[in-house]
Amino acid sequence: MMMIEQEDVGATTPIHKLTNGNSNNGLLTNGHKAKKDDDKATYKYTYEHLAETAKYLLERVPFRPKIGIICGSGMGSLAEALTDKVVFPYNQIPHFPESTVEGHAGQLVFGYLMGVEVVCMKGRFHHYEGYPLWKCSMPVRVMKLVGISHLIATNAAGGLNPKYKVGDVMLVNDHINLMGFSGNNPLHGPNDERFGPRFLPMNRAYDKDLIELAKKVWDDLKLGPIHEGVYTCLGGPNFETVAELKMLQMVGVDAVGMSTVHEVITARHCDLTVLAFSLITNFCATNYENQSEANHEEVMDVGKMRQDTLATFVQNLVLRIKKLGYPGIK
Ligand SMILES: O=P(O)(O)O[C@H]1O[C@H](CO)[C@@H](O)[C@H]1O
Ligand code: HPA
Repeated sequence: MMMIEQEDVGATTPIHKLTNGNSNNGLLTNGHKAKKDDDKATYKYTYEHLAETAKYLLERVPFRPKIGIICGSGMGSLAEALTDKVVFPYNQIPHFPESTVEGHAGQLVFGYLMGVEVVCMKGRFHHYEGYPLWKCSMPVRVMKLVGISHLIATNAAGGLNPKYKVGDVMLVNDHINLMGFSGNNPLHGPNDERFGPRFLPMNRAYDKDLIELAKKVWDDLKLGPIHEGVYTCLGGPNFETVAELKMLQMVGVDAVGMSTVHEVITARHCDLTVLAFSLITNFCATNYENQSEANHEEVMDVGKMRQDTLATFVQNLVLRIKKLGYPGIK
C-alpha cells in the first residue's frame, strides 16, 4: 500500500514523500533516523497514530464523551466541576504534545458535567510555543475520534470593540484567519479524507443554533450583557503594537488572541459542531496616549475573577445542548 509520509522541516515547508507504507519505524525516507521527540515530524500524526491515541484513552475511560471543551488561558477551572473524572497528563498520552504556557495545566480530563459526558482540555497548544498549527490542533482530531460531536472552544482575548469591557464575554460568530493569509494553516499538507475533505467551507463555522442557545442560557442565568463578534488569532507571543491593533479594528476584528482559529478549522474539517467564546481579559490600546500594557498576569487574573460565572455558563450550556439532542450543523 502506498502512503504519504510528510517530513515538516518548518511550520509551512513540508516535504511530501511516497513510501512503501511502513511509516511507523522512525525512519524518514532520506535515511535519517527521526529523533523520538522530533516536534516537526508529522509521521506521528497520521490517522492511525491519532486512532492509537484515542484507543489508549478509551481503554481507560468507561464512557464516550459527547462534548469537548478547550479551556482558555486562566480558565482551567471550567474542568473542576466534572465528576467521575479520569485525568490524563498530556505527557502520558501517546503522541500528545506538552503544554508550556502558564495557566495551561496540560491535562486531558474526562468526566460528567451536569450529567453530560465531556472531555476537557486543561491547556491548549499555541503556535508561539514552537508547534506547527497542525500539531496545535491535533487534540481536536483526538477528541473527535473518542466520540465528541460538539466542541466548545474558549479563549482569553484582548477587546478591540470599544463597547467591550474587561470581564465581558463575546460569542465568536466569525473569525479572520490572518495566519492563513500567508499559507499557515492546520490543514496544510496531505489530506486524509477519513478526517475530512481537502477543501472545506468556513462560512458557517460557528454554529448559529448554538450561538442562539448560548445567548439564551446566558440571559436565563441573568449574567448581564453578552456580545457576539469576530475573533482573530495572531502568532504571538508578543502582544500587538498600536498600529497592528488599529489595522485589526479597521478590518472588523472585535477580539484578538493567539489561539482557537486553527482548532475551529480542524474541528469543522472533521465535522464537529462548534461554539467558541472569548473572555475579554484586557483592553487593546489603539492610541499612543494610552500607557497601559497588556500582560499575561492580567489575562490570568481576569480568568480567575470570572471563573465562577464561566463555569455556571458552561455547565448550563452543556446541559441544554444535551436536552436539545445535540443540535447544530453536522
Ligand atoms: O487563547 P488562550 O489560550 O486563551 O490564551 C491567550 O492568552 C495568552 C496571552 O496572555 C495567549 O496564549 C492568548 O492566546
Ligand atoms: N492580544 C493577543 N492575545 C491575547 C490578548 C491580547 O490583547 N489578551 C489575551 N490574549
